[in-house]
Amino acid sequence: MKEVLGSALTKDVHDAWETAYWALANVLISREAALYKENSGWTTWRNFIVVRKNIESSEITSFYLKPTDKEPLPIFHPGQYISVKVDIPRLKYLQPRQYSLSDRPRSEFYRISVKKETGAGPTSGVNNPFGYVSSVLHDDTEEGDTIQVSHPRGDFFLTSEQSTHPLVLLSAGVGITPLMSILNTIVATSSRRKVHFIHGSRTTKARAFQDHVQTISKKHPNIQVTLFTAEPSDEDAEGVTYHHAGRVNLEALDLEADLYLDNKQTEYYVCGPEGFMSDTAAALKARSVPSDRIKLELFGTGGVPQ
Ligand SMILES: NC(=O)C1=CN([C@@H]2O[C@H](COP(=O)(O)OP(=O)(O)OC[C@H]3O[C@@H](n4cnc5c(N)ncnc54)[C@H](OP(=O)(O)O)[C@@H]3O)[C@@H](O)[C@H]2O)C=CC1
Repeated sequence: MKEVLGSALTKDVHDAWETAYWALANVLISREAALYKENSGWTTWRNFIVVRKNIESSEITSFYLKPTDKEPLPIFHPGQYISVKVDIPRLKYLQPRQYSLSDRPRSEFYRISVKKETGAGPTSGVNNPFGYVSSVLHDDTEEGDTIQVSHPRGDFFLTSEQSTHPLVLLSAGVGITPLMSILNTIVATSSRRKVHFIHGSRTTKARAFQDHVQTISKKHPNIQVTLFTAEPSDEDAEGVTYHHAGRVNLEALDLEADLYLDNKQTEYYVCGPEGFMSDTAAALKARSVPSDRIKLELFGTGGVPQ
């Protein structure tokens, strides 16, 4: 300091600087300690093995990940995501990518379900970072491979696991993943709360977890499932493979029987393309649902106009 400030460094300036320095350092030290505690000591990257790769739809594949150290995994909040780093030697600099955990919390493995983006990745000849890691996971990552994983985080999660008020889970495309985690948690905890799982995809073949969610709704009278297919094919049958043709549209749904608007505690969780989230939030607000009961998954979107 003396070298830089010279005679401007009076005792008062020195003391003020020292006080400010330690105030800031203490803030950072306590935040680091809190993070360390929250993350059970797991603050950087941990090696995981891909123990299972499962094709869920024409676009989406699940990866089941187990830690190489075989230690039990911390329980995350359903709806949270992990960051994943895949070793790609031909890329000098690799950004980690975030993927929502798509199954309920378990201590033995995590599951992510990844959409393959077209026009990216090693086979496309395009070094576009968007979708590159997803393509590498689909095309180059096999069972037995090791990838690096961060501690789960994110503030889009089921905040009311013990509550009884209804939930409406609205998703489009691969935005289904965090809501799948929430739905599987509801089922695993034998919760009796009313849940409506509403999902839209471009085609039925592109939809992940179709049989799984339909089986859940058959077994659990408190859980209903409504599927929208934007472009039904000749193989589709209305009422069987989908319920409504077109994009997810709240106009097609009953205000009380489907959206539970008569209950002033109903919570709405929304995940999917940005336009889908902003349109759905606007449609709910137009039906007098206050913002604090509408949860949007905003990571990676840079924010959604509300
Ligand atoms: N945890 C997270 O935050 C996650 C976020 N996502 C987000 O979801 C995004 C897209 O997922 P992806 O599978 O590629 O989606 P798609 O582009 O395949 O779209 C899925 C469906 O949503 C429809 N859709 C698009 N906009 C609207 C709208 N305004 N209202 C109603 N329906 C709409 C599409 O219709 P059409 O074909 O006519 O456009 C299509 O039928 C990702 O880019 C990511 O931002 C996904 C996974 C996890």
